[in-house]
Amino acid sequence: MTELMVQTDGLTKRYGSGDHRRLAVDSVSMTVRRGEVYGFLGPNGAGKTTTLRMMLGLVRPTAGSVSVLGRPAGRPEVTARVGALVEGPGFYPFLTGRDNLLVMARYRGLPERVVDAALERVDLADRGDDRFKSYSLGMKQRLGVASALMGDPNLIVLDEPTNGLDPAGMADMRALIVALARGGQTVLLSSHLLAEVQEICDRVGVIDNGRLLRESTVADLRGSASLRLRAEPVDRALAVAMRVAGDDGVRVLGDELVLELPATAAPGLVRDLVAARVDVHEVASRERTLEEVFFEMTTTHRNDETEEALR
Ligand SMILES: Nc1ncnc2c1ncn2[C@@H]1O[C@H](COP(=O)(O)OP(=O)(O)OP(=O)(O)O)[C@@H](O)[C@H]1O
Repeated sequence: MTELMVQTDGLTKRYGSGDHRRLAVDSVSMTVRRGEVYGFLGPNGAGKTTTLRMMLGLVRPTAGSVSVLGRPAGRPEVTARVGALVEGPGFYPFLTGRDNLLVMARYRGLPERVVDAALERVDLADRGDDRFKSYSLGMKQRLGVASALMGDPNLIVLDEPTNGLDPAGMADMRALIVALARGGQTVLLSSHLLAEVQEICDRVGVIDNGRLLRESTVADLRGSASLRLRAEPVDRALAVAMRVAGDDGVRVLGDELVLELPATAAPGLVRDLVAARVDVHEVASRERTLEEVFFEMTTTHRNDETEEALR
């Protein structure tokens, strides 16, 4: 089986027409590898759901391509091996959890025995005969995941699986996702919860305004410690920082400059700043959380005007 479970190339989706055209996904090229938990991370409206729907063959791309399990997305032979929970499945409120899954299993041509295995997997076996409408939000969400797990798919796609869950429900869902990956399944999940992604994902893709800003391992994304600098005048400090760290190695974050440099680079940097008659107020080395990285990325993205003003 292919090592690349998902591969998109220049994937683009434009909704609407005329003045109402909206570029929801803009030339996204990303890959999900076999056996990993891939976190698709982005704020509301970033384009996550649209991208996932294109991967599932539910939305037709405007441009670019997407292959899943080595085949074009949406082919029946692919769909049969992909389990998905995207924007909550429609369950019948008056049917039991088990009967809801039975309806889905029959529709998908799966044997009835997959239902109990899936209920077992999400820890709902003892509540399977209760009506869906009596379930708590966490149980409803778990039933949704159970529906995605039926038939042991190779790839499981979960759109914001912890949305609306309380902390205990979130922890249960995270444990379940990790267990799935340990069992050899590949999980692609979207989330805007950075701490969650940091905890359970092997690799992440960060999307904002329809564009994939970065794709890497969580460790690489957080990077080795960066240097944070507060110095004046800012324009001169920025010029020195860019000379030392490279044009792409410096970002403006509020009144700080963030340099992609290890702590060992601090003395040299300070010497250069002083030589350029820059007053150094603070230099600090720190490992960043994914949340900070994400915030920096998205604000840097939007802060082009700030950077422009500093040039
Ligand atoms: N069917 C549609 N018709 C028109 N615009 C759409 C449609 N679906 C999504 N959009 C727009 O495309 C953009 C991306 O939406 P999308 O739902 O993919 O983002 P998201 O990252 O999943 O956000 P959220 O976390 O809020 O679900 C948004 O601006 C949204 O309003």
